Amino acid sequence: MLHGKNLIAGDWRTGTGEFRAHDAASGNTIEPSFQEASAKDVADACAAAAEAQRVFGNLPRKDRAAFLRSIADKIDALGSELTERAMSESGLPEARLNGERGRTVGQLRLFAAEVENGAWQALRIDHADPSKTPPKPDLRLRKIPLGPVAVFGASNFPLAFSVAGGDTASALAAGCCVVVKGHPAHPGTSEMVATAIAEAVAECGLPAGVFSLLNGTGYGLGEALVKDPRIAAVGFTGSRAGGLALLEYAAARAVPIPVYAEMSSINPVVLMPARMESAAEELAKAYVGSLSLGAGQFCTNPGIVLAVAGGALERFVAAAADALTQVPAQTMLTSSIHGAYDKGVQTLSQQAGAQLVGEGAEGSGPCGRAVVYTVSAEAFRKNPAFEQEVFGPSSIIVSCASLAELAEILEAMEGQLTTTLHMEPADYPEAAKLLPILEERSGRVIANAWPTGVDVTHAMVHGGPFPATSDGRSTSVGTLAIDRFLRPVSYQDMPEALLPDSLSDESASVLRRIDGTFVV
Ligand SMILES: NC(=O)C1=CN([C@@H]2O[C@H](COP(=O)(O)OP(=O)(O)OC[C@H]3O[C@@H](n4cnc5c(N)ncnc54)[C@H](OP(=O)(O)O)[C@@H]3O)[C@@H](O)[C@H]2O)C=CC1
Ligand SMILES: O=C(O)CCC(=O)C(=O)O
Repeated sequence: MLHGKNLIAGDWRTGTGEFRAHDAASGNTIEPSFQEASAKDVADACAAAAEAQRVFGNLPRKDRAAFLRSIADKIDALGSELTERAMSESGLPEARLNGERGRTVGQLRLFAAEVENGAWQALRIDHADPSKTPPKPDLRLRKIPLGPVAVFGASNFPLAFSVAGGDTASALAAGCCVVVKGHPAHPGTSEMVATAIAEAVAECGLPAGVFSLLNGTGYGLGEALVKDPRIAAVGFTGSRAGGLALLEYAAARAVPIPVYAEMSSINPVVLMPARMESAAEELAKAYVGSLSLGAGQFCTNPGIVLAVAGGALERFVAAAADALTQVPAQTMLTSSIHGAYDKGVQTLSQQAGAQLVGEGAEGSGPCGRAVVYTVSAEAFRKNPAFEQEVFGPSSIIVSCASLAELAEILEAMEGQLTTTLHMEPADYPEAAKLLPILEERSGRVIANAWPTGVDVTHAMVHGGPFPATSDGRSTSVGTLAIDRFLRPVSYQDMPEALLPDSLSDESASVLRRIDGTFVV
């Protein structure tokens, strides 16, 4: 039974105003009404997080891992009610949401194992050498949690990038307390997941301030959260405008803090000539599948395809047009995201040189209609509008005169989450020339697959240079995401009795770098 309250350090509190969730497909409001968190709620949640931080940040690794596993178990135990609520609030289908739930709990359990492993502490010991001139001190380094983290739930992944999503899982794994600003499109889903986390906090005997959830519909709430002096870092997935606003709030603070914002990306896909010659039709079918997956509401959507003009590209375009006719209209996450999509497509259609390739079925209500345009490289280069992310099932095929022109386009592009090469061995010499550009432009370079779908593993990078993210040195998916919420501390000539256990000479269970050599 949902109650619509905000969770402030274990207390479910009534707020100041009310808002309601909408069923994404019908647009009708759904029960119950949700409370808008007040300025006092923000301050109290942050104060409780700061108070809990020292205890939580110094928890033995096995206890923090047990906490993450307990959250996963309790999300599993929410059963089909969680999926049903998320389906109504997001319009996403059951299979997708069940998959997303699996990803969410799998991610929490992966971070639990990572916490236990301990390698994330980046332990280093440089022993003293008094014979050196000047004498070399004893130095011991470990990474410690940054402090309480503000997490903004994303609209497009109501589970895996929301209340207990990747930002929360990695912040908790790092030992940071978390205050979530829930996305107003799915407050019921958020409340259910927050209940699971609060139960895990209680079951593990942790201070209640380890986790809070604040609901609201205005920018004031997010602004107050980012500006609260007790918040030490921010995790965000959403629009470029939203991410930039949070960066401004963070920079304007008396003590500026890092904001890890994942924002906009159009994920260029390069179709190399030999591969196109042998598989244009197959590639086109897979392309349309990827761009229309989940109504295109992925930041990894293949928004731009680049290829050399000619017969193979003509075959690709024809096959893409054909595949588009099979794409049903799909409910989008919110009416405003649907409105922004329609407006974006209209703007695209009006740009000089944009030619319609084909469209999917037209739906009624807030449905996204898949659409692909083609444009010459010359027209593309003249007009920055073609490079704007249109969030939804749309994409552009850029026809280039040569691979040299294609490379020039890539060189001029903004930072991306992903870049992709479709190729076969005959393409490798030319692909090798493009690779340095792709590495510079993106966080993940993909061979012979499509960018949608991000595996949650140790070697995943879901990041990239601005504007894909606000900090291209980081990833928001995979175990390396923990690093965003840690900072190194070095202890010089510290008596053994005062050193953290992990840095004593005897402690041997964790990978450490001792006098420059890696030792387990
Ligand atoms: N690239 C990507 O991965 C994604 C891109 N988008 C893009 O974002 C558009 C809107 O979708 P949405 O998911 O709501 O993303 P937004 O970026 O608009 O909002 C995400 C969260 O940030 C908050 N927020 C946004 N702007 C500010 C601000 N200036 N100050 C304080 N808080 C702020 C919102 O609060 P509140 O809603 O309460 O006002 C919400 O909680 C989409 O149409 C799409 O273009 C969306 C999802 C993913
Ligand atoms: O493709 C995915 O699995 C994740 C994409 C993502 O981060 C997003 O759409 O916001």
